[in-house]
Amino acid sequence: MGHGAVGIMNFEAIEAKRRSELAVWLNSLLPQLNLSSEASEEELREKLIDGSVLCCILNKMSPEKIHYGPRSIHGFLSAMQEIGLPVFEVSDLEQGSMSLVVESLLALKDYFGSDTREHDSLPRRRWKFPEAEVGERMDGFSGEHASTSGQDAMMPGEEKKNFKDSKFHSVLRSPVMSEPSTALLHHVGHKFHEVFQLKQGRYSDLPAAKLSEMMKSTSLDNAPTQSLLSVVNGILDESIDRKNGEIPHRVACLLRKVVQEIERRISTQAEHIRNQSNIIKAREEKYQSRIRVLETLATGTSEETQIVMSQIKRIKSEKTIMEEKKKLGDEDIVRLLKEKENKDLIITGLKQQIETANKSYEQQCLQLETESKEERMRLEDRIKELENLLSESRKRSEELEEFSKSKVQKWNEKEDIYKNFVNFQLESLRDLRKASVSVKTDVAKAQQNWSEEFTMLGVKLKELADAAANYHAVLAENRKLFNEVQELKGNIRVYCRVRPFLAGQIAKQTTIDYIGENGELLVINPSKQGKDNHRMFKFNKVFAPSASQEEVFHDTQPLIRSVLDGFNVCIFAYGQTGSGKTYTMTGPNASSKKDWGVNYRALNDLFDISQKRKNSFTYEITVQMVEIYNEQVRDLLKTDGSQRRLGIWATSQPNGLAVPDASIYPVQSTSDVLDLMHIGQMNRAVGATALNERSSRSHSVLTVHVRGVDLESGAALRGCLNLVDLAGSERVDRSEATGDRLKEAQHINKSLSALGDVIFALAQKSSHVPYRNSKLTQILQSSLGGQAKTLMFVQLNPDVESYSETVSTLKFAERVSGVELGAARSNKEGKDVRELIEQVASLKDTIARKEEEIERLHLLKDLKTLSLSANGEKRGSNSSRHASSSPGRPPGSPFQHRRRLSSGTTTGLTAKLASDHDNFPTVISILSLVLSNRWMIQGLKRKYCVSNSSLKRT
Ligand SMILES: Nc1ncnc2c1ncn2[C@@H]1O[C@H](COP(=O)(O)OP(=O)(O)OP(=O)(O)O)[C@@H](O)[C@H]1O
Repeated sequence: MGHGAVGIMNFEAIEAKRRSELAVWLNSLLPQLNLSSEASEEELREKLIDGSVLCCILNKMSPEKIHYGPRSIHGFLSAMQEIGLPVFEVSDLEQGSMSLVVESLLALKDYFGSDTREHDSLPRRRWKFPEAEVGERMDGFSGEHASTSGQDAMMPGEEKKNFKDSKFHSVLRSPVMSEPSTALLHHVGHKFHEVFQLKQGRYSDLPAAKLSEMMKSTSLDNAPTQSLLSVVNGILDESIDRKNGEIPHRVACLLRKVVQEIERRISTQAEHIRNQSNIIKAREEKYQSRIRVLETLATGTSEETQIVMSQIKRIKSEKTIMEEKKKLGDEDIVRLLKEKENKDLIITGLKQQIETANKSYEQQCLQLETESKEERMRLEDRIKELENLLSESRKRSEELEEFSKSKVQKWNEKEDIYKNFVNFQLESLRDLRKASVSVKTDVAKAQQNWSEEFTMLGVKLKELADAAANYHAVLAENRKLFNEVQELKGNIRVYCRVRPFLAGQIAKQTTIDYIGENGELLVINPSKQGKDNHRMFKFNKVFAPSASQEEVFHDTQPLIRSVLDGFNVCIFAYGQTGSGKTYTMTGPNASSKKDWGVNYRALNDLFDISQKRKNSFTYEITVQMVEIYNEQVRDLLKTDGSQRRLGIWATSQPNGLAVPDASIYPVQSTSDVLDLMHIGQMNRAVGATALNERSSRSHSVLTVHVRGVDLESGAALRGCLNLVDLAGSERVDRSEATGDRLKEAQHINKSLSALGDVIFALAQKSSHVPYRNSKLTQILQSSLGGQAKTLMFVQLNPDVESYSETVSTLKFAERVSGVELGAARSNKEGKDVRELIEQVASLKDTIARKEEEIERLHLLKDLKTLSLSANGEKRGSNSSRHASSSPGRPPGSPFQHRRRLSSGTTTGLTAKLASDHDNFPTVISILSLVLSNRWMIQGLKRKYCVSNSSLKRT
């Protein structure tokens, strides 16, 4: 705790003590007040604020002041001022510090002495006079200060004199001056003596009763000491004057009494002086403590300074009082004052010290105030800074707290995760250890088993390697078996399809009486009665009118796969005009997949299968499309619109390119095929006939060439698929054609007859197959030979009116279905073989061209003969060669026998070649005749020798 704080505490304690002292005094004066000895300033203020208590006190102490009014604070203050006691301001009592009020009242208390009872009586005894005496003796004294209630007896002369002196009036009020001074006493004593002499004469002369009365009365008590001494001296003088020197007893008693009174007074004075001395000592101590307090407060606050200033004020007033008291002391008091002079000096010194301390204190206060202001400002700034820092640090701490909380939470979470992870890892490690032990055991066991199995596996692997080596052989075997199955079914297969009645033909009668599941077909002629009106046929399959395009193709599909295996396949539709050939082969609407005919579906299938086999084979698929119209071959895929007549190979070509000049397009998808076939359809010649207004009068041949390469062996397979939509097979007379239409019909019939001739030549295993009798058979040569697979769709019109055509068609089909072509062969090509085949093909091409020339020459020759000769013999010979018909066949029937070119001479090499290429000897002989270029013939022979030997090797 600092000096200032200690000082304040001390000061407050002193103030409280002083208030307590005042309260005790006030209670003793006015018990009805009932003030607490620990009364606070406010309680004290409450009691004193109306002024009545103050006036009561004053009245109690000095009853003559009653006229100031019981409630007048100003009156009280005026009285105090008049007395010379320290006063306070009214505002102090109302709301200011009560310390000044306390000081003032305590000064009043001190003024009247510490013992209230003593002072209560003393002044009364001293100040109050009988009213008559007062009135008598207070002539000329201001009535305002006159006492009206004094009762005690005093020396009238003395009192009057005293009361006439205002200063004396004040002195009388001092408790210190309760006894008169020496001079005063002498004066008073003298008067007393006079009084005694005047009133009572000589003491000795006084009667005993009078003396006794004097002795008994209290007049001595009130007589001044000087008077008493004068009385004593008078008695003594009187006794000296007497001759006997005897002092009468009663005088002696009076003397004794006076002496006793004087002694009493002296002892009382001494006692009083001692008391005063004690009081002064106490006050000195009080001042000392106040000085210490002030010293302590020198470093205190302005408030403390204010309090100290009030203390100083009080001390000053007390000092003034003390100084006044000093002036008014009697001899003892003078002596006492002398003794106290030193004290005064000390007090003066103290005062000076206090003033000095006060000044230094004020300076210090000022300095301290300035410093405190600066310090306050600095501290305020600092406080602001600190507050800012505090708020910032609070924010930061909050943030940090938040951050640390989240961090802690995260770390806790992580810790948990790591703990779990570590536990899991440890657990896993334990498991792994266990597992590793068991695994080691297992591994040992497995090693043993493995070595055993390894041995076994080696054996099995060997078996597997052997099996793998045979895999391709097995695949080839599979294909072979598949094709053998096809062969067992017959190499020329005939499917019969009956067209439904068209819209508007519902009411017509049908010739189809029965269709069996195993290919039986019963046709009847409703217009005929009897045994011959019906006929039963049997084919590989008969499709009823209700059969869908998909069903029809389903049974065709196996042949398509054969093409990818390197077989030549020919599918053609045969039937009268309007019987549904185009419908079956192409379909009514290419845009609708459901309506697709065999052509689209076959090609689509080819792509599908080739795609499935892409890991073992790569396929190249190319397409040609030609038509044969009036025995002229036209390219249907020409996009320039030109209808150039194309040449064809004279003999069957192993590569399937029967028409080398025709456009050939590679196709990779069904859409390519659709586009090409659309072009073909547009280019196809279409003519109107009585039977079918959109009847096609030409054969259309769509040739699909497939070349596949085995990715493993590099071996190539070459297959050819001919899809033929033949022209109508009806008789010329029924089509009612004339002119160009007749000519078209004749060409159609001729080509169909040639087709029949080829098929039946093949059926009879004839050494010569007349392929060259028509363009159609020439083109289809590679697909109609013994190495190919052939499928014929026999299309029937169920209309009764077409009965005879139907029967004719069915008969043709029946004979075709009976043909056995022998085993089909795949066109496998080795590298050397391929080259040789190409050479052979080239040679064959050359030969074919020569053959064409020869034939043209023959024709020219025939025409010349016909035109020049009127000889029927020769014409008959010609006609028998060209138009001889088989017995029972209708004119234009495909079963007409055609002229067969003579085989000519066969020699060693040519005879051998002839077994494979039947036309070769003829070619050789014709070439020998037409071309006399021997070297050419020899060259050809040489080439064929080489080719033949190579083929044999293969
Ligand atoms: N199976 C069938 N279902 C429904 N309609 C068919 C069927 N077969 C043929 N037709 C219809 O019969 C008509 C003649 O068919 P298509 O043109 O195919 O005969 P065609 O034999 O090709 O004639 P042409 O010899 O004149 O070319 C066509 O309108 C065709 O749509």
